[in-house]
Amino acid sequence: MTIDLKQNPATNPALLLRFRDRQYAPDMLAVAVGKLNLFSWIHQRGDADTEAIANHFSLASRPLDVLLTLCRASGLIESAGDTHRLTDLGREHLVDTSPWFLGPYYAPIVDSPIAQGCLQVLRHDRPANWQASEDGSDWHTSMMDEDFAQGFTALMNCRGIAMGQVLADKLGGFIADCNHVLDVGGGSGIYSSTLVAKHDHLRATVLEQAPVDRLAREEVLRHGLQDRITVAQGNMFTDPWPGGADCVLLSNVLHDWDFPEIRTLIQKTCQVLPAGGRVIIHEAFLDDDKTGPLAVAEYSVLLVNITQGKCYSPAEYGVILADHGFEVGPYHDTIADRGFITAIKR
Ligand SMILES: C[S@@+](CC[C@H](N)C(=O)[O-])C[C@H]1O[C@@H](n2cnc3c(N)ncnc32)[C@H](O)[C@@H]1O
Repeated sequence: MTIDLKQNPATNPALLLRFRDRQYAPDMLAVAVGKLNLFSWIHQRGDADTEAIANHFSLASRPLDVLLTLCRASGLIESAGDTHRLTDLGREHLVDTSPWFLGPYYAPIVDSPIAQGCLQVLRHDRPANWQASEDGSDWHTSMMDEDFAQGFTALMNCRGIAMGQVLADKLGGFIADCNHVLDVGGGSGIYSSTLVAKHDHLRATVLEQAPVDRLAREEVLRHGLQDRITVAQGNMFTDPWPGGADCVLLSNVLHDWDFPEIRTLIQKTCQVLPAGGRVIIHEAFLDDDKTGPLAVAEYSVLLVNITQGKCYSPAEYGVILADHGFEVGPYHDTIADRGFITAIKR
């Protein structure tokens, strides 16, 4: 089937993506209530800072941040800096001495496989089985397996068509003077495809690891864009990036990683770009104060379980970009709880 990449859908698929993206969030909350009794503990103290929670419950900082963000976005806690206290909702319904305590309501899922994975990741920062491929490999390793990579690339490709079309529309002015986009960790290359389909002056290179690079080549061919998009095989962390680009696209890539890897990728972005070169970070962003959006806080629970990352805010990326000499632009929404930030190399 040929797809007209210039033709956007008339409807917004946000709800359909949310059903899937929130899959891990209820079980994470069940763990907080039924395994940790976190809310009763905070209530007894009046408030608690992040470090105290981490120490008392032996929780790792990346998943704890995701859990606290979920609680804040759900209206269960309020945070002043690093200090957290319960809201009325949290106090009335999640404290075990309250007449309206709803702990037993979550009991049926507190030992579900997903809840067990959440507890593992909270305690050890890595679940025992990342619920990726059946051999128990993590998602990152699974992506090097032919069958798993094919299925997951198809998943990302189908959501990327509408998202990529809206991204291409909204980026118009920002990429008007760019000639060549380097799409790092580009998956099927769908974002390169939607960008070049809507912007006649653009070319793109997709940088991907095996076997996804082959899938990307097939997909680019399917869209008939092989004269304008090339696919380079390489490891984005350890190999030099293809030169010649004046714009780097990091779409749904940084949120797979923790801060050290994000810094590495931003540093490599800086190295490959000329002065005036542009970078686009496209994914699901939290608000800068991490009070929402709820859909993104829920999605972050999925990411913390299956990848080495989580959802970040524009401010968190902004600090890293500024450290590497980029002038950082504002955040823009696209579609289905996703959006992008841009930056220009000084
Ligand atoms: C979540 S997907 C995003 C794909 C696409 N950019 C999108 O927005 O749908 C992350 C991609 O990063 C790729 N990736 C992960 N580690 C990589 C590495 N070390 N070198 C190159 N690509 C890598 C994966 O193969 C995967 O396709």
